[in-house]
Amino acid sequence: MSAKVFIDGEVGTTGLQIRERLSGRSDIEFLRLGEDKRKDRDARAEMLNAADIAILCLPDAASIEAVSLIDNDTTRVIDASSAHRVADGWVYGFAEMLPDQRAKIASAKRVTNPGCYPQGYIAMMRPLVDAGLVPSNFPATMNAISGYSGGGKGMIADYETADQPVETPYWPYGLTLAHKHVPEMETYAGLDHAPIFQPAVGRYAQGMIDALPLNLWALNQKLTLTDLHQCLSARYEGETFVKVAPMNAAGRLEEITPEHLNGTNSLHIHVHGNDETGQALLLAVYDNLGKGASGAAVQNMNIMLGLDEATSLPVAPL
Ligand SMILES: NC(=O)C1=CN([C@@H]2O[C@H](COP(=O)(O)OP(=O)(O)OC[C@H]3O[C@@H](n4cnc5c(N)ncnc54)[C@H](OP(=O)(O)O)[C@@H]3O)[C@@H](O)[C@H]2O)C=CC1
Ligand SMILES: CC(=O)N[C@@H](CCC(=O)OP(=O)(O)O)C(=O)O
Repeated sequence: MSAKVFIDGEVGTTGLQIRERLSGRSDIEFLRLGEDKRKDRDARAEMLNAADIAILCLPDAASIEAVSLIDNDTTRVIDASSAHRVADGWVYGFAEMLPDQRAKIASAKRVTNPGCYPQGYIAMMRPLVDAGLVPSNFPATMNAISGYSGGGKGMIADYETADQPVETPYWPYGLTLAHKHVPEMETYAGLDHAPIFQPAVGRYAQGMIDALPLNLWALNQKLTLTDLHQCLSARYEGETFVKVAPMNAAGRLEEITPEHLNGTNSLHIHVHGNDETGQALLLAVYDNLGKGASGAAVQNMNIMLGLDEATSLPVAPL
């Protein structure tokens, strides 16, 4: 029997990409609203309650409203917005985060898809904290760059179709250090304090890099880049989508570009730095619309339906 799936916000950036990934799937029956009804509260309520899985690709307020419209015990939700990332009763939809995370997603009624930037940060930091290599009181920082599709339809228009399209090639933002992703970064990395997080948007459509510097000299134990690499490699051994590149600084630099994994659901971690100065730089490369949004939502949906999690999701070679 096919699963009934309703994408609320289907014609937005994330919704469209989910549709694209799921097109041709015979195990899914899409519940859909026409253009005239897609923002109609009653019509949405009907679809939300008829669905086995509702995927919310909406602004936060509309996501909160959508959840409130569900009055049955059977509809399961995947929320792509940031409305429920650290909310009680919601499972964080980052399957690779912990060994038991998939099982939690598989049985969850409410799954919150991770934010695009936090996935790379958590993927790099959480294993180091869990292994005791980085202490939980570490003062972490992260810089990142995203393509402008990260800002949805509005930002895409700013760069592509506005009367005066944005021409700035690199635009740092989040300068009050209170980006909406900070709470989930703090919560799921296993650290006691919020990281300093400074994102930037680049004048290209899609793809991202998270850059996490670590002053190893400031730690109580002497760590090398190899220690970090071994810890991360062991953590993600056997994973399909999250992989750690071999340590080979000179040979793999062409892979550290934000667009390198576009169109895939892969997230690749690179370990760089300088053992002599005791400084490491961890980098995560992925597609903000892939593992950062729509791909992660499809992966979560597959897990919730008891299917192979990689169904419909391209994997990049490493
Ligand atoms: N883009 C990205 O890289 C990522 C986005 N997200 C999150 O996913 C969510 C969707 O983002 P994104 O796809 O980029 O945003 P878009 O702005 O591209 O799409 C949002 C869609 O929701 C529709 N919408 C707004 N209000 C309502 C409503 N009340 N009822 C029904 N539909 C409504 C919009 O309609 P209309 O077309 O009329 O504007 C639009 O089609 C956001 O919460 C975002 O933060 C998460 C991770 C990454
Ligand atoms: C370039 C850009 O503007 N990116 C968005 C993040 C997109 C995203 O991840 O949205 P969620 O918060 O729903 O996860 C931003 O910084 O707000």
